[in-house]
Amino acid sequence: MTRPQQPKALLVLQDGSVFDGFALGKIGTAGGEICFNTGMTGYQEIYTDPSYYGQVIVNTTSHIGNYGIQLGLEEESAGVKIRGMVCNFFSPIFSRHLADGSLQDYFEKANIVGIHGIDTRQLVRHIRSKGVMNCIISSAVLDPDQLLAELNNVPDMAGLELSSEVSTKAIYTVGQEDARLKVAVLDLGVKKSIVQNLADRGAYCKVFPAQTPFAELQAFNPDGFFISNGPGDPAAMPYAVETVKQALETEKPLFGICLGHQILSRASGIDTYKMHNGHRGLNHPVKNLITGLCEVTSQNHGFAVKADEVQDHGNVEVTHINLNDNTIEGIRRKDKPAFSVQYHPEASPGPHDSRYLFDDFVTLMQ
Ligand SMILES: NC(=O)CC[C@H](N)C(=O)O
Repeated sequence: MTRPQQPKALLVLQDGSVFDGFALGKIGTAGGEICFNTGMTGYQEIYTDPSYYGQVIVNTTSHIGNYGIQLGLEEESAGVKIRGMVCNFFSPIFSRHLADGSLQDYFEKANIVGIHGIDTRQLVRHIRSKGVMNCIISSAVLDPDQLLAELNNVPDMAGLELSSEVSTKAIYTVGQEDARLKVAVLDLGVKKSIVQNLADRGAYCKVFPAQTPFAELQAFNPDGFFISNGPGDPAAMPYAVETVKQALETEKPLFGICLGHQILSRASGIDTYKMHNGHRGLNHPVKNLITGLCEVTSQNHGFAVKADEVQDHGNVEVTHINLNDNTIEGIRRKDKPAFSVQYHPEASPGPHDSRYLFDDFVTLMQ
């Protein structure tokens, strides 16, 4: 297919590799950690997932934008959270009767810079062998040397605390006030669908800003604590580790997803590390070691918990492992009603194999 005349753009990686393509979204420059997501659908949920804050997403699926955007329903938070987007074919036109508009307009309004016309297969093979790195995209500056110099200002993801930037500023509630269960949600960058999954199971959720002192969560007198997903490095979040430690003391059920899983691990004395490349996509096979069953899971993480430290830990049991690379996908405390998973049981986007974990949390609270 011939492309219409369109502005050029450049993608420059930290190792000096240069890819040229065409502009999408806003004309400008944006830098962040380059991550690839292999999901074939659900782009809007991905762009609005606060866990992607500070990252440039490469969508490996062949067409992006073709089904437009939907306001509200397909947004996992209020607005776009990614720093930039890279894809192969970007469709300026969309076809879906429920769509509210085009992805191009959505990105322009959100000031998101992107690039398309990229051989994403070549790009992903490159990042996969070299490891995760920063990048810069520009449709305003087309000089690779200048962009490489500007790339030095993009912070390294390791050591970054980002939850405070995406967490709610004010406490809010979801669900019925007279519901049979109350859950205190620590918002480290929570996705809407996670809170909705809890509310759908009869929980009245009170969502607290990331740095809320534990006493405020406790004053709600919840039946359980939920520690959310979110962006950044769990090693840079001692405040959240402290909150989880105090929550564990209450002996009330606690459930963590993704960043919440990493924080529960750290609160249990298990270290986290930055992976060579993260897991981001909708088809990651995970084995539940308790039931022996396999789940196809939705994932988005660049850090993980140290397997040897979990295995040597007397009070922590591995409940789930990744069948591709044997990394830890879930743990539970033997001495407390607390468990967590590295992947995303709410999916959104993704398969619903793992939603039983929300039921397990509810059962534990009852
Ligand atoms: N989805 C998440 O919660 C991501 C957790 C963490 N920021 C990571 O990249 O590993």
